[in-house]
This record gives sequence, C-alpha cells and structure tokens, in this order.
Amino acid sequence: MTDLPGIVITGASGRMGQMLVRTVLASDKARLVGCVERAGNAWLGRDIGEAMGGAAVGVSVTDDPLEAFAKAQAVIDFTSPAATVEFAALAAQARAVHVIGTTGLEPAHLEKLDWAAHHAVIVRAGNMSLGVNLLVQLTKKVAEALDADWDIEVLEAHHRMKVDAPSGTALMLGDAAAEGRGVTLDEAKVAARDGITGARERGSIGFSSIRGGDIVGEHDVIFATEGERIVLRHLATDRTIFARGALKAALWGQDKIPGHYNMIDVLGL
Ligand SMILES: NC(=O)C1=CN([C@@H]2O[C@H](COP(=O)(O)OP(=O)(O)OC[C@H]3O[C@@H](n4cnc5c(N)ncnc54)[C@H](OP(=O)(O)O)[C@@H]3O)[C@@H](O)[C@H]2O)C=CC1
Ligand SMILES: O=C(O)C1=N[C@H](C(=O)O)C[C@H](O)C1
Repeated sequence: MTDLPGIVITGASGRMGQMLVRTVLASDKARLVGCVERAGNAWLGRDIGEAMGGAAVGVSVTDDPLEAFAKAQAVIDFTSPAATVEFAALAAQARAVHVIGTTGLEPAHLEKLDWAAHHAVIVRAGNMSLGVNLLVQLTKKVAEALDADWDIEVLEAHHRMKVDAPSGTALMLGDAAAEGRGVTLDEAKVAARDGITGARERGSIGFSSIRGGDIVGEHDVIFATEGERIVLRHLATDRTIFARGALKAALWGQDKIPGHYNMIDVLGL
C-alpha cells in the first residue's frame, strides 16, 4: 500500500480540487498524501475528508506546499496561473511529477515553467479528458485536409465562475487547427468580435465564448464553407473525466525523464 505513488492535490477545496481528492482516494494505484490551499482558506488544518462532508481520511489541508510536496511523487494542480508557477518551482525541488490542469497561462508564466521542466516531469494540458485529446487530433487531421476556403471557428461554453477566455481547450483546438493548416495560431487567431468588424479575414481562426450556469465544458470546432459545414463537438457533463486523466498523467510520469509533456503523450494518441 505505502509503495503506491503519493499524490498531493493543490487547490483542494476548489471544483476540480475536490473531484481530484475523490478520484485519488478511490484509486488503488495511488494514495493521497497531501492537500494544499493558500493562507486564509477556511479548510486549512481540517481533515480533507471531513471538510468535504464525509469521513476522515487522515490528510489535513496545509498552506505549506514545500512540506507537502516533499512527501509526494506527484502534485496535481488545478489552481491559478500565479499559483501554478510557484508550485512548479517547488515540485521541481521535490523532484515530483507536476500535472498542470490550470488554464489561462500567459507566455511569461510558461517561460517560468521551463526552468522547472529541466529538473522534473511536467505534464500540462488545457483539458485532461480522453475525448478532447482525441478531438484535438481529429481537428488537426480535418484542417490538414481542407484549404482556407473552409473558415474555422472554435466555440466554447462554460459555467459562470470560469475566469479565463478562450478556454484552455479552445486554444488547444485552435492550435491543432492552425498546425493542420500550416500556420501558427498567433498569426491566425481572432479572439473577439464587436461592432463593425468588416468581413471575415480568409484563413483566420475565430473564437467565441459563452459563460452561464453550471455548464461543465462544451467545445465545437466548425469548418464552414459555401454550401456545407463540418462540426466536431465535445460535451463534458462530469468533471471526473478531467480528474481521471490527471491521475493517469501523474502515474504515467513516474518513470519519465524531466521535461514538458502533454496528454497526447500520456494517452499515446
Ligand atoms: N485541464 C483540465 O482538464 C481542466 C482545467 N481546469 C482549470 O483548472 C483551474 C481550476 O478550476 P476550478 O477547480 O474550476 O477553479 P476553482 O476556483 O473552483 O478552484 C481553484 C482552487 O485553487 C485555489 N488556489 C488559488 N491560488 C492558490 C494558491 N496560491 N495556493 C493554493 N491554492 C490556490 C483556489 O483557492 P481560493 O478559493 O482561495 O482562490 C481554489 O480552491 C482553472 O484554470 C480551470 O480552467 C478545470 C477543469 C478541467
Ligand atoms: O474552467 C473549467 O471549468 C474548465 N477549464 C478547462 C478549459 O479552460 O478548457 C477545461 C474544461 O473545459 C473545464
């Protein structure tokens, strides 16, 4: 039992944090060894099982990430960009695999992850589900097959609490479409439209975001031309799909050499 990889969950009281805690506790391949939240969080010092409304599990919530990471083989992190950058440095010090689900990272955050990836395994993806990662590959293939007479639009819908747009998944899909088309997303991206925008620029890749209620995550990639349209769609209805993928990534990373990886690597797609 104690030989199983020990996992720390950061942001353990969050929507994904709680889902991850449940997933690790239910697994026979890993054990929960720590839960991290920041100073001021109401769950600090409490047993995570009890804080979530169930029985005690013997792991209390701490605001000392380094102490928690020192006991772990992997850290699963769905928090915020600033927190993720801080956790990456600490996970690297502890030589723990760092699984990053956090979205909304800017180039400056990504640069800081590079140092950490020299010392430890980082698996990062804007979406950890099997379905979305398959959709990423399909999007690339369809984009490869079609020329710029086919307009590409990525639509995403999420719950009212989501703070970043376009979603990490939408950007993964946009990247795949751009790669399939032989351009970079930076040159093709149109992230918002408002007012007199003029006609659509040929070859651009557009994004639209909806926020409302409790939508877990919905993504369409639309390829539209004269007289026909292809729509590739993924609908997430339960956050366990992300948590299962993240745990799979944490276990997969155990015997890998330091560096950056993604879920396409983990899933072998
Ligand atoms: N890659 C994927 O498959 C998926 C990615 N996500 C991404 O995961 C992230 C989290 O989403 P979600 O769970 O819905 O968000 P929540 O806001 O519910 O949870 C985030 C948690 O992180 C905590 N946190 C923030 N900063 C720190 C810090 N410095 N130290 C410790 N804890 C911290 C928050 O605490 P506090 O309340 O104090 O701010 C909160 O508990 C988002 O970026 C989202 O886009 C979500 C689903 C799937
Ligand atoms: O914030 C969320 O909830 C989600 N975030 C990820 C994203 O930005 O794509 C993944 C999923 O869609 C849920």
